[in-house]
Order: sequence, then C-alpha cells, then structure tokens
Amino acid sequence: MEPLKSSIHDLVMGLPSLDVTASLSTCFNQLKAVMPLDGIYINYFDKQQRCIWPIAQVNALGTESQSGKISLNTFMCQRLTSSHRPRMMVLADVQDDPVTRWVLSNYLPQARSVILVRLLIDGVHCGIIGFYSNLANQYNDTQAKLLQQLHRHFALIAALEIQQRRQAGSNMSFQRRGVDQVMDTVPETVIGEHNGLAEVMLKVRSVAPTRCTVLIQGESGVGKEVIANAIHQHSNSGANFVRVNCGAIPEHLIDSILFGHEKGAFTGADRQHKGYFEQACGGTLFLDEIGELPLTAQVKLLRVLQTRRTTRVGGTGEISVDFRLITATHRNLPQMIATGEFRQDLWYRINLFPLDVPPLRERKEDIPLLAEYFLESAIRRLTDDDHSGVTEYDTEQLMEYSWPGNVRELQNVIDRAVISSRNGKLEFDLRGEVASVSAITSSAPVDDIEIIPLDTMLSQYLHRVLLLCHGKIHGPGGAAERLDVNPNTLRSKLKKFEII
Ligand SMILES: Nc1ncnc2c1ncn2[C@@H]1O[C@H](COP(=O)(O)OP(=O)(O)OP(=O)(O)O)[C@@H](O)[C@H]1O
Repeated sequence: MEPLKSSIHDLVMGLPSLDVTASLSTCFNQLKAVMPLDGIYINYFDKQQRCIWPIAQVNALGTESQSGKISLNTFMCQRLTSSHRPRMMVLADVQDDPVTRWVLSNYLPQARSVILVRLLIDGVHCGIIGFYSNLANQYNDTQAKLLQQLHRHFALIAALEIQQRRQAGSNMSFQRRGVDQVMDTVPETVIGEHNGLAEVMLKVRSVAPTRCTVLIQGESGVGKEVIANAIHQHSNSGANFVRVNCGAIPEHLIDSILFGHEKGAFTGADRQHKGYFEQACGGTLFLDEIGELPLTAQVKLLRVLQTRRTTRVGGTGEISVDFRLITATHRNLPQMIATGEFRQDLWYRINLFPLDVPPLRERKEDIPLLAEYFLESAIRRLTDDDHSGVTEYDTEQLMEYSWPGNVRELQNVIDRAVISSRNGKLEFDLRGEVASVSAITSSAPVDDIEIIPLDTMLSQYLHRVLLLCHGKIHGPGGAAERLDVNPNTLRSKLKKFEII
C-alpha cells in the first residue's frame, strides 16, 4: 500500500492545474502504476434537472471531455443526496449500486469494480470521481480512503467546469429540453445497447452509414421503431426521419398519403399534398408494419423502389425521390408470401439487410435498466409524488415474468404501477392477461366448460369486445385501449379471424 500512499501524497501536493482533463491525465498516469486501474471519470450531479452531466474521463487511450446528460429518477436522486450515503464507496461490482449501474451503463459499460469518491461543496453532493477497473472485485477500503484525499481538488474542478459550461451555453439546457420531449416518445438512447441489444446495435452501427435498405423484424413491442430511429441517428444524415404506420392508413387513402395528391384530385383535396416518399427525400423513410400494406399498395411501392420516382394522385409529371428505406414488421413475411398475402418481389427489395430484434424474455438482463428508465419517465409524466423506486423484490418479480407484450408491456405495467401507487410505494400488477381470461371463464360453472379450440375462443371473445366498443378499434374507449394491446396488433388479429 505504501506506493499508493506516496503517489496520492504527491498528487495532493502537486496537482497544479485546474484543467479537468490535465488533472485526470496526471492522476491516471501515476495511479495506474500502483493500483488496478482502467480509467477515471468525473461527473456532476444536477439536482434541479435531476440528472448527471458526465464531465470528462481518462483511460489508456487518453482523456476525453464529455457532454450530454443522464436523467435520474426520484429514487436515484434521493439516494445521491441522502445523508446516509457514504463519502466514498467501494463497489466490488457496479451491479451492487443501482445508481452507479444506471449511470455507467450509459457511457462506461465495461467498468466492473469502482471506487466512488463523492465531491462535496459545503457539504452538498455535487458529483463524483470514480476510479474503475474492468474486472470485478479489485478494490478495498484502504485504497478508497487514500483516494478520498483527492476529493477537494476535483470538487473545485467540477464546480468550475459546470459554471463555465453554464455561462458558455445558457441556451444549451433549452436545446436539451427539446431533446427530452422527443425522448418520451422515441428514446435517444437505446436501453440495453450494451447488454441484451449489443449484437443488434453492432449491426445498427455497421449498416447505418451505408444507406442500405434495412428490414427490422421482431414481435410486437420489442422496440423495432427504437431501432429504426437508432439507424437514422447513427447515419448522421441529419435529414428527415419520416415514419409511416402502414397498418394505420385506411386502404382508400393509402395512395394519396404515400404518393401525395394535387389540388382538386378528388373531392375534398382542397390543396396540394406532398406524399411521404417526397417528404422523406434526402432522409429516411420508415415503413412500419409493412406486412399490413394491401397487395395493391405493395405493387405501387415496388415500382417506386425500382424507379425511384413517384407521381402524385391527380398529377401528371413524375417526381424523383431519393430516400433511405427502413421497414419493420412483426409478421412472418415468408409465410405471408406462401399464402399470397405479400409479394415476393417486394420482399427481395426490402430484405437486403435483415435485423432481428429479440423478444424481452430472451434478454431479461435489460429489464432492470428499462424499468428504471420507464419509472423515471412515468414519474415525470404522471405524478408529482415521490416514489420509492424499483426495489430488489420488484426487480425479481419483473425478471420472472415472461413479457408476451415485450418492452411496451413493461412500460405499461410501470405506468400503471405509478398511477395506482400508494404513499409512493409501487405495486406491479403482472396478472393482466390471466385476469382477463379468468373474467371470461368465471361466469361458467367449472364442470360445464365446453373445451373449444383456443383460436375459436379468442375469436368469439374479440367479437364480443368489438361489439361492446361499438366497433371502435383505435383511440380512447376503443377495443385496443380496453384490451391494452397495440391497435395494429388487434387489427391484424381481427383480420385473421375475419371479424373485420
Ligand atoms: N431499447 C429500448 N429502450 C427504450 N425504450 C424502448 C426500447 N425498446 C422499446 N422501447 C419503448 O417501448 C415501446 C415499444 O417500442 P416500439 O414502438 O419501438 O416497438 P415495436 O416493436 O415497433 O412495436 P410494434 O410492432 O407494435 O410497432 C415504445 O414506447 C418504446 O419507446
């Protein structure tokens, strides 16, 4: 331990610079010779905005000043500001502390064991400096106590750095707020990108800059749209991302919506409308639920992909359209080709780079991070109350469930838990599916049950639900909302059972 002690003594006496990257670099070079160390990072805790601002980090490749922010939920903020949180912590594994696990999963997923030294100014927590190794179980309390001597220097640096950033970009936080609003619909970061979605994201990064056509496949609610968005973001094109839900366009409007129309092309066309192909020019066109596109529209889409030209309804001239195409479906397209519901030639055109997004039950390691992310978003959107956060017991429960509705179902379960929480304590109801089935059968005496095929049962049940909802599928009070399923999923089931 002596070498570490004397190195830290030298550092405390001799860190002359108030420049953050220079200070981190000096520390890293001296300390890595006397303790296990793969990197050091420093970040700032912003209580008002309930987030962490990464400031800088150093590793064997050099130093890096950082930007961006990591949102925290109420539970995480409470943990950080709690007077019980020790001034330094030794984590044998980052998994041992939910806040550190969340923060590092965003930008240092390789870190395993960490010494955290809190940076306090006038006793107020303003951030941390973290010393990490990529291996678990590398540190002890003696090392942590020695490293704690560096906290004053880095607390000062963190405070100065944040002050400078605030002055330099008083409109930066405004811009970030804009991004946050977008995050509530399509998240900027893909949760699980370093865990259960690591392989998918590897493909995303390699295909993104190529403008190659991508077909994203996966069950309903797995995050296909999130992946499509990530491809667009990693392509750095900066141009439009136009999403079209093919299942949501009424069949008689498909032409005018995809291709656009000229003024007067039909009754009610009181002005010219640019179609989605035109709107996506120079950027990305994302055709979601492509399996729902009727055959007539499939033929027209194929023609656009072959010629890269479209004609507006009621128009005469052809318009060149240049866009990157991403499609997605939860349907089995080869099976649809076999039954004549999907054109094989179109499938060849769109299936250039297939990307499969695995269901949540096959990547359960993502559940804790997703739960924390959704909880934070639900609290922000739905309540002003404080919440206890996701306890270890809750996480176990969430991990045991099979999530037939995938990530979307997890998000709904968390929203419901926040809405129905009492005294800030969350209660997860994972019996949604079971409850509705028992509601149908409970009216019949047990020994009187006629066993019928599941599909017949489902078809009859959906038929009754639709009658109850006066035929309304989409929107408030509609069958999809009452059944808590995606309207497109419901629509395809209703079509399958020939109810609509
Ligand atoms: N990896 C992820 N990180 C953060 N949020 C996610 C992730 N995956 C899914 N979500 C969220 O879950 C919900 C469902 O995701 P999304 O709409 O992308 O699924 P989908 O596969 O396109 O569903 P569908 O087939 O029904 O269209 C969305 O609110 C999305 O923001």
